Amino acid sequence: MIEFPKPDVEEMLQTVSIIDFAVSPDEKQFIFCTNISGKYNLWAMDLPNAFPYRLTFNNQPCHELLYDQEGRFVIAGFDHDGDENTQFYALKPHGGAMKKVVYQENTRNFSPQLSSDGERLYYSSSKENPSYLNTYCLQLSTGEETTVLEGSGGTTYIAEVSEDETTTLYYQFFSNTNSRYYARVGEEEILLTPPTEKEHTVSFAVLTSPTEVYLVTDYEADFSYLAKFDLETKTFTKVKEIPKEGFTTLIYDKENRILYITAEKGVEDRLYAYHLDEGLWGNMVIPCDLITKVAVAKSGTVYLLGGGSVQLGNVYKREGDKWVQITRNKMAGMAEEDFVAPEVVTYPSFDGLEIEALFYKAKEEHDKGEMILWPHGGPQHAERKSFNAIFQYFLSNGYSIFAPNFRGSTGYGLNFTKMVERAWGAGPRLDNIAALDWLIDQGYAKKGEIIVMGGSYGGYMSLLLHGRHADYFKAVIDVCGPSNLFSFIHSVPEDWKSAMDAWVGHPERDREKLIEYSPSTYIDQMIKPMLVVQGANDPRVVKAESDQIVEALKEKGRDITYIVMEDEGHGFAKKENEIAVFRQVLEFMEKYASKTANVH
Ligand SMILES: CSCC[C@H](NC(C)=O)C(=O)N[C@@H](C)C(=O)N[C@@H](CO)C(=O)O
Repeated sequence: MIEFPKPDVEEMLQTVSIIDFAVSPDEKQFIFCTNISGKYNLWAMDLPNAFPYRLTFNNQPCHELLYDQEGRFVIAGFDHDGDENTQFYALKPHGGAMKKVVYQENTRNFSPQLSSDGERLYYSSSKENPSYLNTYCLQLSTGEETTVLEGSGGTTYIAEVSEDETTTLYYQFFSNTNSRYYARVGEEEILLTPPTEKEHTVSFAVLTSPTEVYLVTDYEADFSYLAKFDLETKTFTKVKEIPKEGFTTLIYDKENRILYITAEKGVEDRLYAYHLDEGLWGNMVIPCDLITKVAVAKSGTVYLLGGGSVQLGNVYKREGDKWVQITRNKMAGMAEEDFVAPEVVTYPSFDGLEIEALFYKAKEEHDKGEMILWPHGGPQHAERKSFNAIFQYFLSNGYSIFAPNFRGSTGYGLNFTKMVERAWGAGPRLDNIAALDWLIDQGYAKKGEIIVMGGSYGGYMSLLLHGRHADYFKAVIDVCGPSNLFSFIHSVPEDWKSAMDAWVGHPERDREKLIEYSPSTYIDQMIKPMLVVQGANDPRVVKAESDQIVEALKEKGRDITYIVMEDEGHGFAKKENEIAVFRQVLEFMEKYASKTANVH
């Protein structure tokens, strides 16, 4: 038998992602957004399992995707090179030129909803109300438009329009941990949770009859549960909660009156089915660790997009009690065993709070005894069991990775998530330091030999740890991290600004804290080699955040490398950029790779 060489680790970077999908009403076609060509586009397959054909050529990821109920056209949302100014286009399901249906430069458009006859498009937009958004009803054949909802007090998004278009569900977003859902029935506005001053979220709601709404909320609870609101009697009822699990989305099967409920349990997801008429609740075994999307076709057939830490994202169809894989996204030449699955570990933080983390240990044959601390982005987000090609690339090159879900992360209840608010550089920083001390105590890392790397809030945390605890590290990598919380607060998208006080802090009232929590306060102590990566079009953490820290460190004569990606936003949407940058990151790390690193 021929002996083949081991796969080149560079191949790890070539993995393909599927980030969204939709199934036609007759289930004969399936459209999905993938970077199979290196850049994201929409592709389609005629089911079952035919050869994929390409529908778009704009090389942009799709942010919204919905079929007209009769399958005559598709509505898709695209921005340009990461600017997050999403515009809506209509496409014929089998390809051809796209038609702009909602297009105004420098505006942000959200949440498109088609009327059941496919004649009208409802959507929320920043165009006349950049802070709070308005919602419009656009007549697709004539272009005539009416304003149906004027946002005020909090960013206001449409969520659903009833079949007869007399009832609208919409929500007001005040912060990631404070939101409300309303139903507008005729002229009446109905709040779907009992009135209270206490902050809570309502993250999802669906109309299951003209008078019945099911919702996901953590009203008077730590973890989100399923509740029901009766629009006639105005009664709110808790329906189902599961200890230590937070429900996330609801997908309604109208044909069979079943609600599918996705839930997060720490670093994994769960899926449940709730039969509304029988009151039956069932756990559905899923073929993956994490669910990206669940969709139900008109017939009631369930489709799921999901993946795991050693499993690329794929779409599955429910047949009987089995999941049948309908895409074959795989890493040619590699098996699951070639990848590293993380261990889920917990460690006590400075104040005794238990922190969960994903610990990716480089395989013995690769291990160089190097350790990367990876604080995740968000910060109200979490490091979970998703496939991460970059992690696998570093692991194959001998670097272990420790990714803690510090306080402020999602998946551990509302109170835990709130712990980062107005405290960006307080508890979460010390949770990261406790992670390092734990690794050092266990013999996995050596003080002064650790690399810290992160993106977004993870980039911010890398900068802050560098400034305040440089003695732990030998090199620092910051990908689009805010460097100064004052300038960050003023430069985020307009529709985020009303949430900045609750989320980050107030520039005057919290002045002292914001100085303490800003990495730019600690320039003098940032003495280790640093690599900064930034997308030129990033609207969340604008380029000036990276420019200013790079300039200040250059002035001090520090060892700093700066990479700007001209055609990217907040992260990477283009494979060639991602590969080029992470090759450079590896080169940078190899330059500082220590001969003295602790091999356990
Ligand atoms: C507070 S305004 C909206 C914040 C936004 N929330 C939603 C629902 O989109 C949010 O949390 N975004 C983060 C994922 C994010 O982009 N964070 C950036 C900015 O800090 C990051 O650097 O991590």
